[in-house]
Amino acid sequence: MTVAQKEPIIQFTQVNKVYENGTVGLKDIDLTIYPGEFVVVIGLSGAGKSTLMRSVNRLHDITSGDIQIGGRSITQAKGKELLSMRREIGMIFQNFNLVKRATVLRNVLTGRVGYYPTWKMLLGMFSAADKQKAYESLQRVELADKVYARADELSGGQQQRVSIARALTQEPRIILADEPIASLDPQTTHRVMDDLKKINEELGITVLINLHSVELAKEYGSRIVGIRAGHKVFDGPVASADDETIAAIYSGADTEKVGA
Ligand SMILES: Nc1ncnc2c1ncn2[C@@H]1O[C@H](COP(=O)(O)OP(=O)(O)OP(=O)(O)O)[C@@H](O)[C@H]1O
Repeated sequence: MTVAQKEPIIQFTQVNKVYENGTVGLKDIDLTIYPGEFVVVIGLSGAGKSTLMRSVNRLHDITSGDIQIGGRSITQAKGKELLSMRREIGMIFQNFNLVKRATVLRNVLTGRVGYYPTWKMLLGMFSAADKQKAYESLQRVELADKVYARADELSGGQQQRVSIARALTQEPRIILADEPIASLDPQTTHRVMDDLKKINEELGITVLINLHSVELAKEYGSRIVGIRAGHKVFDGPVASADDETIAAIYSGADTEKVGA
């Protein structure tokens, strides 16, 4: 490691995940991601991409090993420490996860939820400063004119960009995007990917994204991580992921079962 190397922002050390039914989600994963990277995770369906993604913010608990965020173990974190670590991690889902009948503003403001006590949330009490943050996030994805529209009045691509604005309003250091474009048409896909790239480059937010399209992985990523049957089988700069490498990542991914 060179002296100038930054501290890792995400670090997996020997991470294993076995689901309750014995399915192996992740096997001995070591992975180090530095601030500002745009890392694309690829692999066959069922390879473990979502499991990897969801382990970072503990939507799933891992079975063994350790995951550190900015040098602190999120695996060990509890209570307030876990909440504060989760605030640093925004998440974008395939199905947008918006409250469809609520306004765009309201949806984007929920990015601030982690900063308030529950009772204020129940009363919908957001500060003027937070409303301003929400508006600025919408400006960044060029949807400020939709601030009072109902979420379900927007197209799929626009809804996904609202969910990006929601993640931005959280002021995260990391954005996890779990197949964010799987429900979108090709044109809208590029718009959403462009927004993710923009916030990565302009705000320095680290992006960890899982994609089915190798073409998009190469177009947008700075680095590719290949997962096969829960194992990390490739990790390198986009330029080094040649056709042979990609074919190997996508070769037969039978999921392992513990005790099977
Ligand atoms: N809650 C669960 N209980 C049991 N097994 C699960 C659970 N969630 C995922 N799995 C299994 O773990 C393995 C990895 O799944 P995961 O969703 O991480 O794969 P993926 O690469 O994201 O797939 P896809 O591209 O289809 O979303 C699969 O065999 C899957 O069936």
